[in-house]
Amino acid sequence: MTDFNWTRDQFHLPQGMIYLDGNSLGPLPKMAPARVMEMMENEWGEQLIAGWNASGWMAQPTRVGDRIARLIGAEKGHVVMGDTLSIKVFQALAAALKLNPDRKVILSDSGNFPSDLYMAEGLVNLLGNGLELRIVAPEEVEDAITDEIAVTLITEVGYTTGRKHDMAKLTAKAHEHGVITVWDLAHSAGAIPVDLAGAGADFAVGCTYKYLNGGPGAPAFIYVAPRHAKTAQPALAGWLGHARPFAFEQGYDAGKGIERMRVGTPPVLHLTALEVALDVWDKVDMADVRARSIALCERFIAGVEEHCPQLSLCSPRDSDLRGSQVSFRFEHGYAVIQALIADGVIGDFRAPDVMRFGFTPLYTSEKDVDEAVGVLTRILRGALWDRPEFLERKAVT
Ligand SMILES: Cc1ncc(COP(=O)(O)O)c(C=O)c1O
Ligand SMILES: Nc1c(O)cccc1C(=O)C[C@H](N)C(=O)O
Repeated sequence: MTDFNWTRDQFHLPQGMIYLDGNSLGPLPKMAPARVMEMMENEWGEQLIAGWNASGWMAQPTRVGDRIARLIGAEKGHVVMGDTLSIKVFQALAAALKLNPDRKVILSDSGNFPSDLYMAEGLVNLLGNGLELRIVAPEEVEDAITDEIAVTLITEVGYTTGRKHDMAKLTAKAHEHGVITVWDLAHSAGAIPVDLAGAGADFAVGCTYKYLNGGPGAPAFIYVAPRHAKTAQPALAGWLGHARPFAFEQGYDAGKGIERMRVGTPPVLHLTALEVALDVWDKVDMADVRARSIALCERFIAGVEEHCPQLSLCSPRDSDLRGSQVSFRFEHGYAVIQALIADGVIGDFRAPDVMRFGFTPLYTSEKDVDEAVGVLTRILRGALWDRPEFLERKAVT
């Protein structure tokens, strides 16, 4: 049984702040500064170049990948860290297309994060040759999987509404039709139980700065199913994905298994911070996280619907169909979110009118939920959001 009092105590949560934005950026693990400082002083500082071997920096991307594998139901040895999620989307998609060379359609949905769609669009333009990106509504994905599709590029939990696709069902249908699947787990990893191996997913990618609490800019991960490990071509063929990087050969020879999805030098400082966050995750059971996440989300929905009739729920009401966030639509949502932030309740806004709140059981309590509902109610009843400083748009929302 996960001890959520213990997990909460592992994070630095600023005084007076109720943080409901862990779906965008998770908080700082308390042990991270000391560990990163120790790494800098004792490893980087004292060992310099020897640190690649002596401190195991070179093996860090697969070592950390294995720790993440448990949280996403992946087989050991099939997840590697590196680059940003957008880059990993490109890499997975390119590799998946190569496995289905006679087909010309990438299928995605309009609920997907723009960067995924842009990456697919970029690849379509680059490869040409009649390749097409087809975007359907999220609820139409299942019917749109046909023998025509080469690859599905689906984000399991949508970033605006938190709507959750049925990974096992869609993957099974994809395989019936000879389609390769790429799953984006940005809003799934650490948010809901994921079973990549059980679902038979082909490729998966995700980030580590949201629910996994790796810090701003923490590296992404990529998963390649064991059955594709020897055949998947990385497309972004960097030297550290080569079978013999230190032979400095002129031609590319893809590395063994998941190693080939490495590109260049790993972000050691950031992987070190992420490892501290994973020390907390090592003591967490995803089934407990899911149960508590559902309870927190339902408590928030009930409170908001009782006290804030101006807002309309745009996340699925059925928790089976939802990730670990709750979104409401409101015409003046942007200003309301700014007023909430000014009052210490941190949510975020997604255009055109979505107010988004992430629920992260590792450090969010029932008391936080009730207090957030109270502040929101006060802001809406008094129209306290209707002030120039809350209406003015900021660069990052
Ligand atoms: C679903 C999804 N895909 C891709 C990205 C882009 O990730 P990154 O900025 O790390 O490349 C994000 C978030 O930014 C996301 O939520
Ligand atoms: N990655 C982000 C960033 O660098 C700045 C601000 C926000 C983000 C995000 O992660 C956005 C996020 N993917 C979303 O779901 O909206």
